[in-house]
Amino acid sequence: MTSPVPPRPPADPGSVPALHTWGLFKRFGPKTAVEQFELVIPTGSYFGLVGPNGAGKTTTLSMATGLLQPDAGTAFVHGVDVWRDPATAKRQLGILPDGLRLFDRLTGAELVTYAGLLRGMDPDVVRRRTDDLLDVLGLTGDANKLVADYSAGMTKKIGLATALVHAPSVLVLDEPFESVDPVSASHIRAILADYVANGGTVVLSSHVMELVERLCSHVAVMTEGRLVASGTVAEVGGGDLQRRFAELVGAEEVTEGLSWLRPSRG
Ligand SMILES: Nc1ncnc2c1ncn2[C@@H]1O[C@H](COP(=O)(O)OP(=O)(O)OP(=O)(O)O)[C@@H](O)[C@H]1O
Repeated sequence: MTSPVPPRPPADPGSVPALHTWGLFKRFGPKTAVEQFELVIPTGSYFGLVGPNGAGKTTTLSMATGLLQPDAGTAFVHGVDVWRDPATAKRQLGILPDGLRLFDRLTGAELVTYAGLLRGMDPDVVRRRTDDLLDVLGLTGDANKLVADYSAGMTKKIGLATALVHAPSVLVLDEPFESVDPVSASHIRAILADYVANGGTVVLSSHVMELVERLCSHVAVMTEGRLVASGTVAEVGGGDLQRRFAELVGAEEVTEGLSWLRPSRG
């Protein structure tokens, strides 16, 4: 049932992308979630992956980061095949998955510490970084609270802390600003901007075009499991990413069908 995968792309003698997916394919029962998806994410870019609900963003990012086995295809992190050499690839990755399932019987501080120790880091370094991360993310006061008792936004932030503690070179963040309050969102934006300014690569998925247009250097648009545009934000959006997005994914006005919902209707 899998789609044929084209031969591997020739190695680019120039710069190796931070993340390169190749021929990714995934079905869930009769539903093809992602099909023949090639995505090249340049090192040092701030990359937005956008698409309507169900477009396949989470499935793509999960396969690209070793969280979900593709039916076909693979992904490379700085040239390392995620599915052939997962240990090496994952050392370079910091991941904030969608619908994050955390060990929520740990406190926030314990969870970040655990993530660092699991990566084989020195305990003193882990302790210092945990304190730093909880501080910048506004979680110091809740450091000793169980993650099970965190709000949705706090859970998102502690998940981000676990993704950052080992100082990865590529950050893959599924909806990092969802449920996060404006002050924390501005802190996260500052952390990510500084990270990219210093050579890191950020890949984030989002539904918010205005946010992607403002933050990202590059963007890819996907719909129905396929990539329909990819490039710099200026190339893809042409100055109005929201309008371009609607054109690419075929969005239409739908309120006519809900005329019964209008209170003014006699
Ligand atoms: N575990 C699963 N089992 C069955 N179908 C799935 C599963 N995960 C995803 N799908 C289906 O695959 C398609 C792509 O889903 P995916 O979560 O990747 O989309 P998305 O672009 O991240 O959507 P959203 O913006 O709503 O989060 C959808 O049709 C979804 O119903």
